[in-house]
Amino acid sequence: MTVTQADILRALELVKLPASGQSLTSSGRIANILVDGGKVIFAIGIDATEADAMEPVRKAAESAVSGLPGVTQVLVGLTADKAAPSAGMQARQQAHRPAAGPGGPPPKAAGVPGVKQIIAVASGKGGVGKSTTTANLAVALATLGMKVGVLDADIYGPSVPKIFGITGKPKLVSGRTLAPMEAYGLKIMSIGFLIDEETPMIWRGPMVISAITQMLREVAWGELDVLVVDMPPGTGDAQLTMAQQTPLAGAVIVSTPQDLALLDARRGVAMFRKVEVPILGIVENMSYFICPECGHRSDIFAHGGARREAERLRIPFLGEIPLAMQIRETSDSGRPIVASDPGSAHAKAYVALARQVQAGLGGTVRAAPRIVIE
Ligand SMILES: Nc1ncnc2c1ncn2[C@@H]1O[C@H](COP(=O)(O)OP(=O)(O)OP(=O)(O)O)[C@@H](O)[C@H]1O
Repeated sequence: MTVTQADILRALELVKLPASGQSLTSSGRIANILVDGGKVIFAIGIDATEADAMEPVRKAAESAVSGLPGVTQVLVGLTADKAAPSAGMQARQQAHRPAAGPGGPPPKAAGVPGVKQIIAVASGKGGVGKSTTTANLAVALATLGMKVGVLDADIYGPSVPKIFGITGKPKLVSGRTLAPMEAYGLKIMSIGFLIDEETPMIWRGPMVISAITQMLREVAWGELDVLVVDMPPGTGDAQLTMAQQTPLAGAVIVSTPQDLALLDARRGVAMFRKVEVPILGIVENMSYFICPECGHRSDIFAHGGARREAERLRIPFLGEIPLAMQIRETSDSGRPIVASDPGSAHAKAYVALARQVQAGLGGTVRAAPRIVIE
């Protein structure tokens, strides 16, 4: 027996909105119902500010539809797509205010118990080495004596499990709470464990809020000094909402030296400023090439662009990471270089980056100056 859209809407009549008591069906918030055999996927439209309040509604909708005959799997996402214009509007209003530094107003989203600070590693576009930087930065922070977790929130290409060589899935510890996976002394959770590989790309954006909320609140992180979040690349609505909904202490922007990547990095900086998340700084990845044979250094791209960009934007420059075969090989084979070859010059570059980030979190990096978003 195949479930129909009408069956689904009937089931959702029984789910009520907390504020108005109106049924979910009559609220007009249900969008894009997708039925694929026994699999049902749909979204509930919300304003970004309602994410926490609407999470119980999302769960109730999921369980109401799972009870229908013929349904084998239900995936419900909260989508802030409708809320994006208001987030943008708010951003425009804030654009002329001084951006918040580490001493500025606390982020709006609620903190995660046991987790002292959450930082985002972001990039204006894909493929610049954001996940490799996240992984090595996280291991490097741990070598500085911090208790570190990694949350892979890259909905479009979750690669953290691969970089850490993690196989298998996290186990439930109680109720809906998952135990994080562990590698190299870090606690690790990936959106790849929650979102089915078959989930169409178009669906992943709308699932961001519920997935990030789940990964922050329903994972037994324990006590952490810092949780490093590998953000989805780009500066679209999904990224903006995530930056707004995650209680971030700061953001690290990864860029390559090319002009185009720098332009994207600038957008990344502007996005975090819009939501008043302090920028810890920019890292230039694949900055120069080190020949694996002779160790000769070549500046294949006009290197140094990110440093100049950081100066221009008046944010800290966190350092240069070379384009090196060993970084790629270790990252692609599940042994980040800081863990597998800690004495190497490349590992030392990541440790230097980690020191800068740690200093930034400690409040020694000066507050970002007043900037006007173009
Ligand atoms: N400094 C580096 N030197 C050599 N190779 C690197 C370096 N940084 C990243 N890479 C390689 O570049 C590729 C892309 O890196 P990574 O997956 O970290 O990028 P990303 O920005 O997270 O990509 P996406 O946004 O698509 O997830 C990988 O094969 C990785 O091993």
